[in-house]
Amino acid sequence: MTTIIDLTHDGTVLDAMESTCNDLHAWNPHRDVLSELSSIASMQSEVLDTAEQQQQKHQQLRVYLRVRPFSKDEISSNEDQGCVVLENARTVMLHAPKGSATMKSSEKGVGQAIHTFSFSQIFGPETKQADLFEGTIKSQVHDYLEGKNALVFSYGVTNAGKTHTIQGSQKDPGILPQALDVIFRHIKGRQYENMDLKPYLGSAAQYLGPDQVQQERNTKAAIFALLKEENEPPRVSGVSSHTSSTGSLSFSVSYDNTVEFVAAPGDRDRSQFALWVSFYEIYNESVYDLLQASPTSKTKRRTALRVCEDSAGNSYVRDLRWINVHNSEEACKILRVGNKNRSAASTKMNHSSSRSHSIFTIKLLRIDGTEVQAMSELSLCDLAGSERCGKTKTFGERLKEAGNINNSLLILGKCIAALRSNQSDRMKNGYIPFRESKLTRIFQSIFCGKGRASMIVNINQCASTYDETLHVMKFSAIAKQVVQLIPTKCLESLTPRLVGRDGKPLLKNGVIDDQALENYLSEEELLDEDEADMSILPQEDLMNVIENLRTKLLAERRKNLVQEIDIRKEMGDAMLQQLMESEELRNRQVAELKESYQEKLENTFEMYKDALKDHAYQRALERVEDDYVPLEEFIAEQEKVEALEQKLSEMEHKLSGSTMGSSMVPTKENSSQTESISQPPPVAMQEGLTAVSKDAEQCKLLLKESAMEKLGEQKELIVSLQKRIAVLNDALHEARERFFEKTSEIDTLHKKLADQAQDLESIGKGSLEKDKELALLKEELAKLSQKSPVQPKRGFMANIRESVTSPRTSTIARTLRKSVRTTPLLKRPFH
Ligand SMILES: Nc1ncnc2c1ncn2[C@@H]1O[C@H](COP(=O)(O)OP(=O)(O)OP(=O)(O)O)[C@@H](O)[C@H]1O
Repeated sequence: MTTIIDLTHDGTVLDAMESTCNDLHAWNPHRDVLSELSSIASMQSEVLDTAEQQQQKHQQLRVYLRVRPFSKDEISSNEDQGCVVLENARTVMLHAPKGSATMKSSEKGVGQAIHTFSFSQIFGPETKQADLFEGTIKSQVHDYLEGKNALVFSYGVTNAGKTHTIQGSQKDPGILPQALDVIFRHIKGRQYENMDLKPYLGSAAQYLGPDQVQQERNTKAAIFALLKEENEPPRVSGVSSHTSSTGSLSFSVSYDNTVEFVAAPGDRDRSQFALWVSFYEIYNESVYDLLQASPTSKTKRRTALRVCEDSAGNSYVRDLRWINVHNSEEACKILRVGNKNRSAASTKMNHSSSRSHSIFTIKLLRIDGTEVQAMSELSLCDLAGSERCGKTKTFGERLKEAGNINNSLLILGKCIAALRSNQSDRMKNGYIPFRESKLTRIFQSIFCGKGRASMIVNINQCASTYDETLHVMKFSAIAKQVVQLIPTKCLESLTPRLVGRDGKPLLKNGVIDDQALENYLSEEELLDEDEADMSILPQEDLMNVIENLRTKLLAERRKNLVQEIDIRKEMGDAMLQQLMESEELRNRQVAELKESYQEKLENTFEMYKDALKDHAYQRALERVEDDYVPLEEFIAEQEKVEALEQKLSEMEHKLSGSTMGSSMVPTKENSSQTESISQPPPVAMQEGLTAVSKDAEQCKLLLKESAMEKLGEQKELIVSLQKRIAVLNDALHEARERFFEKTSEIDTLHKKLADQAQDLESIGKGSLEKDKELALLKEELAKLSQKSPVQPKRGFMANIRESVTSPRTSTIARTLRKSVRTTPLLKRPFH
């Protein structure tokens, strides 16, 4: 089956989005995005034909595709299975290879085996770096030189060629060195050398004093010194050849196709340009300056930087290093230092550098005389590999890391989808989650029209990574639908505000507008100790500021007190409730425990009793079996014994008759007996008698033996039963001991419970005291409010001092203290 996703027509984008939704479903646990994406998928966009809409089409987020060539290893491992087929310069077909998840699902009738995507332009495997630059960001660089902001993302799975696209190699420099080359060619001979005008906050610039300029020079020298140990690459000379370097490589940019960007006539001819660069990475949702060497100690962590916003809503990375560069070689040195620090940090943290987003930013200041007329920003963002955590079987830290990567890419996707959705439905003004990830927060203003963004999607053609590649393509399909509404601002309209050497706005004619100052700095910065040094203000203004701050402070304190009372009350109630609940629970647990142990003990007794009974019964049965003789046998044996006994008595009788001798005259009664005895001769009789008595003896012996045997068995049985009873006694003893142990545990728990109840009581008392204290404070506050706001100046200063020395000193108080402390600095002249 084939799906054709022609993203150049709104109507046909729906399938692509739908399947992307399905993929995202499997991709990330944040399922809520699905509904969002599904709603986009179900959206029936109308074809826009008006002139305005026509214009918007030209400003769609440009999404380019770059297909990486196979490496030798990939060819030898049969990765080339014709998965990526370039139809034309804008359309590509993906064929699912055998064994891929996509193919398996299509065989089951879910999804398709072939997908077609279209892009702003597709660059095949044979594309040269120069052609890529020409076809992608050259126009953005042009706009950048005209004062517009530009952002370029390089997106794709690991090893798809993202870094190659941005940085490139020595022989094949990427779009960044090429852009630098174009920029420096443009400003050649018009560079502002003083280094005393520097980007500040989001979109402002600041004057630097001589000491600060020296500091800048030192920082730059220190950064370059990091590369001293490495061999400097040989320079390539030539008219249109510029040498620069990244990583351990050097770039040799020979960009013949470069169109010279001619400066506009008039004023602009007199303009000078200063170029400042920064290089940072976002790893695990933390921002790190790559120009700040990571600590060598294994235990020390890198300092994460904060993302802030100025009052104009421009995001910026606070305390990020900006380095003034004078040629592309210097800029590339900065890139090398950043790459070096990045790989050092990733080695130390045991993660691959491809797991972070790296951002190289170039700020261009157009300066007339000593005034900054315009400032524009070009950022090149090498995104982390977009593979999903399911595939890479990640655990623990890696899972968190993968989650963060996926999350920031997901948020990027969500923002893009939301932008697209808002644009399709003019009435809709849906929430765009820029603030949900550092990446989107930093570039929010670009997406909101303060510049142009483009995305270079990198893919490889490997069969083994087909499913990931398909996912990347679907993501890009959504990105391509975003229309950027870029106001056609001229350079002048983007004029940044000028600020003083301490970063505070400087107004012309020596007048300082403290209102502007307050408006300019966001509240966060105003309350920050380091940022809010107001010593540069005149004394009167300073007093006004102090008075304002004092009023704010009082209001703030009042608010805080009320909040504190509420919170304390809430907390007290909650704690009480919790303690009561826990007490109840513990009582229940103790009772249950007691019950269960008693039951167990009883069960054990019963078990032993049963076992004893069983055993006795078994033994009895065994005995019955052993002693059993069939009745007939028994009767027969008895008869035999009786016969033998009779025979024996007869024999004995005969024997006694014969021993009386022949002298005895037989009587008449004896005569018959004598006759019968006289039949066998007396010797034979003697022998028979002996045999019978022997038999009798044997019988007796046998009987005795069997009796002895049975006696022995009985004794053994008694011994074994005694042993068993001993074992059972031991078990019983053990069970009793356990029972006692558990009972003592229960007692301890009871005691603990009692202690906690006491604690609860004391907390209650403490809470009552605090309430009283608060009531007193409230009274004081009421008195204080009656006295405020206007006080004689001496008293007022005393008040300030008092509030500053108050134990409840807040950030504002600290700021005030600092301001008061630094007031003598006012005497210093401004520069
Ligand atoms: N267009 C290309 N032509 C030739 N080789 C390329 C091309 N694109 C990438 N490569 C090579 O492929 C390999 C991977 O490229 P690269 O490091 O740029 O990928 P990546 O997507 O940045 O990976 P990671 O996410 O790990 O940073 C490198 O050896 C690079 O030289």
